[in-house]
Amino acid sequence: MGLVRYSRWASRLKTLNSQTKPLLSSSSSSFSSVTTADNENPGRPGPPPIRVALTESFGRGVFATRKIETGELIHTAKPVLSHPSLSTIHKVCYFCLRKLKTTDSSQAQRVSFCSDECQRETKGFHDMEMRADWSAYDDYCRSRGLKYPLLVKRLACMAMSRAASANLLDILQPASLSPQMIVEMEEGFRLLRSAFENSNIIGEQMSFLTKQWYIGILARIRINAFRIELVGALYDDLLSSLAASIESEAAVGNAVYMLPSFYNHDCDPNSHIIWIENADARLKALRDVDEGEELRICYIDASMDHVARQSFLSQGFGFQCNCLRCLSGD
Ligand SMILES: C[S@@+](CC[C@H](N)C(=O)[O-])C[C@H]1O[C@@H](n2cnc3c(N)ncnc32)[C@H](O)[C@@H]1O
Repeated sequence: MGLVRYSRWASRLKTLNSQTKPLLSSSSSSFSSVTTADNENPGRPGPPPIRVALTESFGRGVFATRKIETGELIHTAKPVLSHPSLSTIHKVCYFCLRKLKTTDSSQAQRVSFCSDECQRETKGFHDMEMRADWSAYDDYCRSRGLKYPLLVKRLACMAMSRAASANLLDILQPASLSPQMIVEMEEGFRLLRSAFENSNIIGEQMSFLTKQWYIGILARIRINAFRIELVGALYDDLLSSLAASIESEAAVGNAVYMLPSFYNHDCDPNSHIIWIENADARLKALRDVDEGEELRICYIDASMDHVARQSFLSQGFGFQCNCLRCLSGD
C-alpha cells in the first residue's frame, strides 16, 4: 500500500452501515498504541472514533462512530512488524525507520538505532537475528527485488525470541496465491530455514517454521503491508490542507499494522495514512465524514487512469476495485 497522492472526487460514500454490529472495538487491547484526542476531554487521549464491522461487499471495514472533520487525526498506530528496505538499512533506525542523523561508514555492515529505547525494543529478536548468517537470504531478496521476505524473517526472529506470537498476523486477510507464486516462495522458505539451522537454532523454538507458515505469512503481508514513505514534520500541516498531493521521499521500509489493515481501498478516499518521521502511522480525514460512514484509504497512486489503477490493484493486491469512482468508469 502507498501514500495517497490525489483526491478530487466528491464523496458519495454516505452512511453505509451505521447499524452494523462491530466486529472489533477500536479500544480493544489488541490494538495497542491507537490513540486520538478526546473532544469532550481535550488533552486527554480517548478511544478513536471508529469501529471495525462487516461491509456489504468488501469483508471487514472501518466505520466512523461520530462525525469526523476534514484534517482530523483519526488515530495513530504503531507497526506490529517493520523492516527497513535493504537500500536504506544503514541510513534509518533498524526498529522505527527514522532517518539517522549521521551514518558511520566504518560501521557500514552494522545496523543502527535512533535511540536507546528503539534498541531496547528490539533486544530479544535482534539478538536472535545476529546469531544467523543472512547473506544468502538477503541476496535472494536483493537479486529478485523482494521486500516482504524481510518482514517474514523478522517475524520468525520475534516468534523465536517470544517477542511476538507466530500467529500474530492470523487475523488479517490473506491474498490468494497462484501455484507459481507458491513455488517461488519455497526458495525463500528453504533459505530462511537453513539460516536458522546453520546457526544451531533448533528444536521447539523452530517448530512453527513450516512451509505452510511461511507462505501464510507472506500471503497476509502481500495484502496488508504498507510501504513507508516519510514526509517530514514540516509537511504535517500542509498535508492536512493539500490532501497528500505532496511528493514524498522514497520508501524507507515496509511495515504491517493491525487496525490500518482493516481500512478498505477507494480510488477517491475520504481518509489517508501518512508517516511523518518514523514508522508510526497517522490516519487522517481528507474530508468531513459522517457518523456511520465507512473510512477508506487509497492503496495506490490515485492519479492513475482507470485501467492502470485496476491493473495495479489486481496484480499487487489481487482484487478488482469496485469503488464508486471505478464503477463510474473514471
Ligand atoms: C487490507 S484488506 C482490507 C480489509 C479487508 N476487507 C478485511 O476484511 O480484512 C484489503 C482487501 O479488502 C478487499 N477490498 C478492499 N477495498 C476494496 C475495493 N475497493 N474493492 C473490492 N475489494 C476491496 C479486498 O478483498 C482486498 O484484498
